Amino acid sequence: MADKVITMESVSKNYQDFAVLDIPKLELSTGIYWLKGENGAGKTTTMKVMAGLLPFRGEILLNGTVNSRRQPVQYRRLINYAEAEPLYPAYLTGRDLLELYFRTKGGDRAPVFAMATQMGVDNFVNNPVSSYSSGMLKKLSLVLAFVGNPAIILLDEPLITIDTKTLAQLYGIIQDSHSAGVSFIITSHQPLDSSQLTVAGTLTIENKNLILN
Ligand SMILES: Nc1ncnc2c1ncn2[C@@H]1O[C@H](COP(=O)(O)OP(=O)(O)OP(=O)(O)O)[C@@H](O)[C@H]1O
Repeated sequence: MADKVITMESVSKNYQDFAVLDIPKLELSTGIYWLKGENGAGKTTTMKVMAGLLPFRGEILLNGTVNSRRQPVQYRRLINYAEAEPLYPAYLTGRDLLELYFRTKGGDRAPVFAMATQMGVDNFVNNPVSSYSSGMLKKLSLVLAFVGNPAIILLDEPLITIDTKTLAQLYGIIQDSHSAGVSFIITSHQPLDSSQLTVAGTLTIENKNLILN
Protein backbone atom coordinates (compact mmCIF):
# COMPACT_ATOMS: atom_id res chain seq x y z
CA MET A 1 0.00 0.00 0.00
CA ALA A 2 1.48 3.35 -1.07
CA ASP A 3 1.97 6.12 1.50
CA LYS A 4 -0.78 8.62 2.13
CA VAL A 5 -0.01 11.87 0.37
CA ILE A 6 -3.05 13.89 1.43
CA THR A 7 -5.59 13.39 4.21
CA MET A 8 -8.70 15.56 4.59
CA GLU A 9 -10.82 15.40 7.75
CA SER A 10 -14.16 17.21 8.18
CA VAL A 11 -13.23 19.71 5.47
CA SER A 12 -15.91 22.20 4.50
CA LYS A 13 -15.86 25.38 2.46
CA ASN A 14 -18.48 28.09 2.16
CA TYR A 15 -18.53 31.30 0.17
CA GLN A 16 -20.52 33.44 2.61
CA ASP A 17 -23.70 31.35 3.10
CA PHE A 18 -23.13 29.22 0.01
CA ALA A 19 -21.75 25.76 0.85
CA VAL A 20 -19.48 24.30 -1.84
CA LEU A 21 -17.57 21.50 -0.09
CA ASP A 22 -18.41 19.15 2.78
CA ILE A 23 -15.90 16.30 2.92
CA PRO A 24 -16.10 14.09 6.04
CA LYS A 25 -12.91 12.15 5.26
CA LEU A 26 -10.66 11.53 2.26
CA GLU A 27 -7.27 9.87 2.10
CA LEU A 28 -5.25 9.60 -1.08
CA SER A 29 -2.25 7.34 -1.50
CA THR A 30 0.55 8.48 -3.79
CA GLY A 31 -0.66 8.45 -7.38
CA ILE A 32 -2.11 10.41 -10.27
CA TYR A 33 -5.80 11.32 -9.82
CA TRP A 34 -8.31 12.76 -12.26
CA LEU A 35 -10.62 15.28 -10.55
CA LYS A 36 -13.76 15.61 -12.60
CA GLY A 37 -17.09 17.39 -12.23
CA GLU A 38 -19.43 19.64 -14.09
CA ASN A 39 -19.02 23.41 -14.29
CA GLY A 40 -19.41 24.94 -10.85
CA ALA A 41 -19.11 21.59 -9.01
CA GLY A 42 -16.22 22.89 -6.89
CA LYS A 43 -13.04 21.56 -8.54
CA THR A 44 -11.09 24.82 -8.43
CA THR A 45 -12.33 25.48 -4.90
CA THR A 46 -11.09 22.02 -3.88
CA MET A 47 -7.65 22.71 -5.33
CA LYS A 48 -7.37 26.16 -3.74
CA VAL A 49 -8.39 24.73 -0.35
CA MET A 50 -5.83 21.91 -0.69
CA ALA A 51 -3.14 24.39 -1.77
CA GLY A 52 -3.76 26.51 1.32
CA LEU A 53 -4.96 29.48 -0.72
CA LEU A 54 -8.52 29.66 0.68
CA PRO A 55 -9.73 29.54 4.28
CA PHE A 56 -11.72 26.41 5.17
CA ARG A 57 -13.01 24.45 8.15
CA GLY A 58 -11.39 21.13 9.06
CA GLU A 59 -7.96 19.63 8.76
CA ILE A 60 -5.66 18.75 5.87
CA LEU A 61 -2.41 16.82 6.26
CA LEU A 62 0.29 16.12 3.69
CA ASN A 63 2.47 13.00 3.90
CA GLY A 64 0.41 11.92 6.91
CA THR A 65 1.87 14.51 9.29
CA VAL A 66 2.31 18.02 7.87
CA ASN A 67 -0.69 20.10 8.93
CA SER A 68 -1.80 23.07 6.80
CA ARG A 69 -2.51 25.21 9.87
CA ARG A 70 0.21 24.10 12.28
CA GLN A 71 3.08 23.88 9.77
CA PRO A 72 2.00 26.30 7.00
CA VAL A 73 5.46 26.93 5.55
CA GLN A 74 6.43 23.26 5.39
CA TYR A 75 2.94 22.49 4.05
CA ARG A 76 3.19 24.98 1.19
CA ARG A 77 6.58 23.66 0.19
CA LEU A 78 5.04 20.22 -0.26
CA ILE A 79 2.15 21.26 -2.50
CA ASN A 80 2.22 23.17 -5.79
CA TYR A 81 -0.74 24.47 -7.74
CA ALA A 82 -1.13 25.66 -11.35
CA GLU A 83 -4.24 27.72 -12.02
CA ALA A 84 -6.56 27.04 -14.93
CA GLU A 85 -6.18 30.60 -16.19
CA PRO A 86 -2.92 31.92 -14.79
CA LEU A 87 -2.38 35.65 -14.34
CA TYR A 88 0.90 37.31 -13.37
CA PRO A 89 2.01 40.95 -13.02
CA ALA A 90 2.40 42.09 -16.63
CA TYR A 91 5.85 43.69 -16.23
CA LEU A 92 7.55 40.53 -14.88
CA THR A 93 9.36 38.16 -17.24
CA GLY A 94 9.06 34.40 -17.12
CA ARG A 95 12.62 34.34 -15.74
CA ASP A 96 11.66 36.78 -12.94
CA LEU A 97 8.84 34.43 -11.97
CA LEU A 98 11.08 31.37 -12.08
CA GLU A 99 13.59 33.15 -9.80
CA LEU A 100 10.79 34.14 -7.41
CA TYR A 101 9.51 30.57 -7.29
CA PHE A 102 13.02 29.16 -6.78
CA ARG A 103 13.52 31.56 -3.85
CA THR A 104 10.24 30.57 -2.19
CA LYS A 105 10.11 26.86 -3.07
CA GLY A 106 13.81 25.93 -3.25
CA GLY A 107 14.70 22.71 -5.06
CA ASP A 108 16.92 21.77 -7.93
CA ARG A 109 16.92 24.18 -10.89
CA ALA A 110 18.22 21.80 -13.57
CA PRO A 111 15.07 19.67 -14.06
CA VAL A 112 12.89 22.79 -14.17
CA PHE A 113 15.06 24.42 -16.85
CA ALA A 114 15.08 21.11 -18.75
CA MET A 115 11.26 21.12 -18.66
CA ALA A 116 11.21 24.78 -19.78
CA THR A 117 13.43 23.89 -22.74
CA GLN A 118 11.39 20.80 -23.60
CA MET A 119 8.17 22.82 -23.62
CA GLY A 120 9.70 25.73 -25.56
CA VAL A 121 9.39 28.20 -22.67
CA ASP A 122 13.08 29.09 -23.04
CA ASN A 123 12.17 30.85 -26.33
CA PHE A 124 10.25 33.58 -24.50
CA VAL A 125 11.33 33.32 -20.86
CA ASN A 126 13.16 36.68 -20.98
CA ASN A 127 10.13 38.58 -22.29
CA PRO A 128 7.54 40.27 -20.05
CA VAL A 129 4.44 38.14 -19.53
CA SER A 130 2.34 40.98 -21.00
CA SER A 131 3.62 39.79 -24.39
CA TYR A 132 2.59 36.13 -23.89
CA SER A 133 -0.24 34.38 -25.68
CA SER A 134 -2.62 32.32 -23.50
CA GLY A 135 -0.76 29.12 -24.48
CA MET A 136 2.61 30.65 -23.56
CA LEU A 137 1.21 31.74 -20.18
CA LYS A 138 -0.15 28.26 -19.63
CA LYS A 139 3.19 26.65 -20.43
CA LEU A 140 5.01 28.98 -18.03
CA SER A 141 2.48 28.23 -15.26
CA LEU A 142 2.98 24.49 -15.78
CA VAL A 143 6.76 24.82 -15.53
CA LEU A 144 6.37 26.91 -12.35
CA ALA A 145 4.23 24.13 -10.85
CA PHE A 146 7.26 21.81 -10.92
CA VAL A 147 9.59 24.14 -8.95
CA GLY A 148 10.77 22.88 -5.55
CA ASN A 149 10.32 19.46 -3.98
CA PRO A 150 6.54 19.01 -3.91
CA ALA A 151 4.93 15.80 -2.71
CA ILE A 152 1.84 16.68 -4.72
CA ILE A 153 1.12 18.95 -7.69
CA LEU A 154 -2.39 20.22 -8.42
CA LEU A 155 -2.98 21.04 -12.09
CA ASP A 156 -6.23 22.85 -12.87
CA GLU A 157 -7.19 22.21 -16.51
CA PRO A 158 -3.61 21.71 -17.72
CA LEU A 159 -4.71 20.13 -21.00
CA ILE A 160 -6.46 23.19 -22.39
CA THR A 161 -4.75 25.93 -24.43
CA ILE A 162 -1.52 24.01 -25.09
CA ASP A 163 -0.72 22.54 -28.51
CA THR A 164 -0.70 18.77 -29.15
CA LYS A 165 3.12 18.50 -29.20
CA THR A 166 3.37 20.21 -25.81
CA LEU A 167 0.52 18.07 -24.50
CA ALA A 168 2.44 14.87 -25.33
CA GLN A 169 5.52 16.31 -23.59
CA LEU A 170 3.48 17.30 -20.56
CA TYR A 171 2.07 13.78 -20.21
CA GLY A 172 5.64 12.42 -20.30
CA ILE A 173 6.85 14.95 -17.72
CA ILE A 174 3.95 14.14 -15.36
CA GLN A 175 4.53 10.40 -15.68
CA ASP A 176 8.30 10.73 -15.10
CA SER A 177 7.73 13.00 -12.12
CA HIS A 178 5.25 10.51 -10.69
CA SER A 179 7.79 7.70 -11.17
CA ALA A 180 10.13 9.85 -9.02
CA GLY A 181 7.49 9.91 -6.25
CA VAL A 182 5.34 13.00 -6.94
CA SER A 183 1.54 12.72 -6.80
CA PHE A 184 -0.83 14.69 -9.02
CA ILE A 185 -4.45 15.79 -8.95
CA ILE A 186 -5.51 16.94 -12.39
CA THR A 187 -8.82 18.54 -13.33
CA SER A 188 -9.98 18.09 -16.87
CA HIS A 189 -13.32 17.99 -18.62
CA GLN A 190 -11.79 15.33 -20.89
CA PRO A 191 -10.60 11.98 -19.47
CA LEU A 192 -6.84 11.75 -18.94
CA ASP A 193 -5.10 9.62 -21.57
CA SER A 194 -4.56 6.35 -19.69
CA SER A 195 -2.16 5.13 -22.38
CA GLN A 196 0.20 7.95 -21.30
CA LEU A 197 -0.51 8.24 -17.56
CA THR A 198 -0.93 5.62 -14.84
CA VAL A 199 -4.12 6.97 -13.27
CA ALA A 200 -4.66 5.72 -9.69
CA GLY A 201 -8.27 6.85 -9.43
CA THR A 202 -10.99 9.32 -10.24
CA LEU A 203 -12.23 11.96 -7.81
CA THR A 204 -15.77 13.20 -8.26
CA ILE A 205 -17.60 15.89 -6.32
CA GLU A 206 -21.00 14.50 -5.34
CA ASN A 207 -23.30 16.39 -2.99
CA LYS A 208 -20.30 18.56 -2.00
CA ASN A 209 -18.32 15.47 -1.00
CA LEU A 210 -15.18 14.31 -2.78
CA ILE A 211 -15.57 10.66 -3.75
CA LEU A 212 -12.67 8.43 -4.82
CA ASN A 213 -13.42 5.75 -7.42
N1 LIG B 1 -15.07 33.76 -4.88
C1 LIG B 1 -16.27 33.19 -4.92
N2 LIG B 1 -17.33 33.75 -4.30
C2 LIG B 1 -18.56 33.16 -4.31
N3 LIG B 1 -18.84 32.00 -4.94
C3 LIG B 1 -17.82 31.38 -5.58
C4 LIG B 1 -16.50 31.95 -5.61
N4 LIG B 1 -15.70 31.11 -6.31
C5 LIG B 1 -16.49 30.08 -6.71
N5 LIG B 1 -17.75 30.24 -6.27
C6 LIG B 1 -18.88 29.31 -6.47
O1 LIG B 1 -18.48 28.05 -5.97
C7 LIG B 1 -18.94 27.01 -6.83
C8 LIG B 1 -17.75 26.16 -7.25
O2 LIG B 1 -16.92 26.94 -8.08
P1 LIG B 1 -15.56 26.34 -8.67
O3 LIG B 1 -14.86 27.43 -9.41
O4 LIG B 1 -14.81 25.68 -7.58
O5 LIG B 1 -16.15 25.24 -9.67
P2 LIG B 1 -15.42 24.35 -10.79
O6 LIG B 1 -15.86 22.94 -10.58
O7 LIG B 1 -13.96 24.60 -10.79
O8 LIG B 1 -16.09 24.92 -12.12
P3 LIG B 1 -15.58 24.99 -13.67
O9 LIG B 1 -15.57 23.59 -14.21
O10 LIG B 1 -16.63 25.82 -14.31
O11 LIG B 1 -14.24 25.65 -13.67
C9 LIG B 1 -19.70 27.68 -7.97
O12 LIG B 1 -21.08 27.64 -7.68
C10 LIG B 1 -19.19 29.11 -7.94
O13 LIG B 1 -20.20 30.01 -8.36
